[in-house]
Amino acid sequence: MTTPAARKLLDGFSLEMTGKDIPGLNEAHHTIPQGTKINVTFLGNEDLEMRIAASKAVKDFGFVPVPHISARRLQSQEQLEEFLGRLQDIGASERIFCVGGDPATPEGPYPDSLTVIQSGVLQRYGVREVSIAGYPEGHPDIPDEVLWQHLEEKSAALATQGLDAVVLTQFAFDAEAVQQWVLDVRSRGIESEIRIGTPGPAGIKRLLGYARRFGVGASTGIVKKYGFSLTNLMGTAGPDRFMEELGNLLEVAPASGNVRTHFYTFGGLLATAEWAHEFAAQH
Ligand SMILES: NC(=O)C1=CN([C@@H]2O[C@H](COP(=O)(O)OP(=O)(O)OC[C@H]3O[C@@H](n4cnc5c(N)ncnc54)[C@H](O)[C@@H]3O)[C@@H](O)[C@H]2O)C=CC1
Ligand SMILES: Nc1nc(=O)c2c([nH]1)NC[C@@H]1CN(c3ccc(C(=O)N[C@@H](CCC(=O)O)C(=O)O)cc3)CN21
Repeated sequence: MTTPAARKLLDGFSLEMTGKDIPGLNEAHHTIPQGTKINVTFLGNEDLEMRIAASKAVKDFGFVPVPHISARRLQSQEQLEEFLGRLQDIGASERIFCVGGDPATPEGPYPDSLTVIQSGVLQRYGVREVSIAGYPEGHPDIPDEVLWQHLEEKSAALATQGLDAVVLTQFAFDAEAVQQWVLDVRSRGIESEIRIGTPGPAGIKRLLGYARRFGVGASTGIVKKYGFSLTNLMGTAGPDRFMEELGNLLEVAPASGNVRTHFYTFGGLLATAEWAHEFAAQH
C-alpha cells in the first residue's frame, strides 16, 4: 500500500548508471518512463568513450542524460573541455552533476566543484542546469561547516552565472535526518529542487558494502533504520519503508519545498525500474 505522500515523493524520480552499464539500460528501458533523468557516473574505472557512449544511449532511448563531472579527477582544463565538447556533440551537455570527487588529492587544476562552476567553461558548452551534492548524514572526511559553506557558495555562483541549480544528495537511510537537513537547506535560503538519493532494491550485503565505502550511515545504525532484520541480511532490501517515512515527514513540513527522489541503482537498473513501477501502482 503506497500512500499519496510517498507517491508524490516518487513522482519524477531519477536514476543512475555507470559508464559500463549500457547492457543494464538495454534491459531496463521499457520499464522506465520517457523523459526520466538518468545520471551517468564519472568513476575512476571508466574512460571518456564509455561515459559518452552511456550518455548517448540514455538520450537515444528518450531519457534525459545527466553526466557527472568529478572535479578532482580532472587532469586539465583541456580534459574538461573535451568531455563537455563531446557531450554537446551528442546533445547531452544541458544538464550535469558537478561533484568534488573521491581522490584524496586533486589530479589537476580543480580542487572542488565550485572551481569548475566558477571557471566559466560550462556555459560555453551549452550547460544550463547543474546539480550539486548534498549530505543529509554528513561526509566522513569533510566537516559539516565546510559542506554548508560550499553548498551556499555553489548555489550563489550558479545563480550569478545564470545556471539552474539542483541539489542531489548522497544516499541516505535516516528519513528524520533527511527531513531536518531539507529544512536546514531551506533555512539557508536555497530554494532549488532537491533530489534525495536512496539506493534502489539491492542485496543487503552489497548495500552495506557501498555504505561503508562512502561513509554513509556509519553512526545511525542503518540496519535498523532501513528496516533490515538480521534474518534477511542475505536477502534484498528495497526503499519502501524509507519512501513511506520520508513522504510522511515532508508532507508535515511544507517548508521542505520541491523534493524528489534519485535512485542509486548500483548495477540494478532493471530491478530499480521495476520496483518504482510497482511502488507507483500499489494502492
Ligand atoms: N554521487 C556521487 O558520486 C557522490 C559523490 N560524493 C563525494 O563527496 C565528496 C564531496 O563532493 P562535493 O560535495 O561536490 O564537494 P565540493 O567539491 O563542493 O568540495 C567541498 C569541500 O570539500 C573538499 N573536498 C571535496 N572532495 C574531497 C575529498 N574527496 N576529500 C577531501 N576533501 C574534499 C573540497 O576541497 C572543499 O573544501 C567527494 O568525495 C565526492 O566524490 C558525494 C555525493 C555523491
Ligand atoms: N563518495 C562517493 N563517491 C562515489 O563515487 C559515489 C558516492 N559517494 N555515492 C554513490 C555514488 C554511486 N556510485 C557508484 C559506484 C559504483 C557503482 C557500480 O555499479 N559499480 C559496479 C562495479 C564497479 C567496479 O567494477 O569496480 C558494480 O557493478 O557494482 C555504481 C555507483 C559512486 N557514488
